[in-house]
Amino acid sequence: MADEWQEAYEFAVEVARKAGMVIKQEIDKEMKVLTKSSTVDLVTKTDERVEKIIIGSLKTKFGEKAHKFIGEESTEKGCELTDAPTWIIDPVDGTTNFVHGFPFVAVSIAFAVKKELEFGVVYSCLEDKMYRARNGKGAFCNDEPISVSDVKDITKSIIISEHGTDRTPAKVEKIFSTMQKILCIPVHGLRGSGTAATNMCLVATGAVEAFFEIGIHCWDVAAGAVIVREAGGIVLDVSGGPFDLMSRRMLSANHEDIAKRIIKEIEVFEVPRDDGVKHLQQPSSF
Ligand SMILES: O=P(O)(O)O[C@H]1[C@H](O)[C@@H](O)[C@H](O)[C@H](O)[C@@H]1O
Ligand SMILES: [Mg+2]
Repeated sequence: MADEWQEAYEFAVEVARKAGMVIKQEIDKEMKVLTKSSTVDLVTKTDERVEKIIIGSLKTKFGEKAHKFIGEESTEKGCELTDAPTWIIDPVDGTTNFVHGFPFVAVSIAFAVKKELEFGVVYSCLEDKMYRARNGKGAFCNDEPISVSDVKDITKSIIISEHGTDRTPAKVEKIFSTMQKILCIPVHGLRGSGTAATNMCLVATGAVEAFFEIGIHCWDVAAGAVIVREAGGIVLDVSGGPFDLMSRRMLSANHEDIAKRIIKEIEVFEVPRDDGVKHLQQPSSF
């Protein structure tokens, strides 16, 4: 079948919009904030509720058993990506922003078949920006085609990175040391929206040249990866090797020249993989 997943793609956009409406309604209300992996890894009832709405809608549309689901709030025992059609969902990417009213919060929905990402939808709901891309069909924001920046000179770039939610001093030191080295290349600036999904869309629109982070999860970057690639960019491991969705390491860039220069400065640290696989060698191609 030539266009087997088009209906699922269109439905994902609809569901992301519906989820974003719920987030917008909840953001000004009083909320109970709980924590997960660390005292700064926040979660609210809205994260759980929105994930239930998304997965419930997808199950109603496509059947209980036909598809598999990896969701930030419902995947307790690690993520298993099989050959089955699989939805990879972050109901509220930027939960810390959501809690504080910092205006970047995204719904991220990706779909993979035979372990390959087929499409991705990121709805930056407070900005009302619907980003979407499907393999071979281009990337769009609010139905307008988007493409990455053509800047190849790192000294004319803006780079995004994030601090994540692990405050182990040795890791924080590496994160800041990397940022300091990149800032002093020098680049025009360093930025961070607080949501990996939105950061990747900023690479895809050409607002920044690159975004990298160690410690993200598959649901943070799966949809953004399709959007960056379809906008003409590249998605790699932070070593320069191929991107591995389960590795919790990701670099997206407009161009190989920018990626190569950043990789020289990244101080890599170990994080447990999303799929629980141990000691996987990260290949380097640069
Ligand atoms: O947990 P949520 O879904 O809000 O997502 C994460 C962000 O996407 C990261 O870039 C960011 O660095 C944080 O780790 C943040 O937790
Ligand atoms: Mg997230």
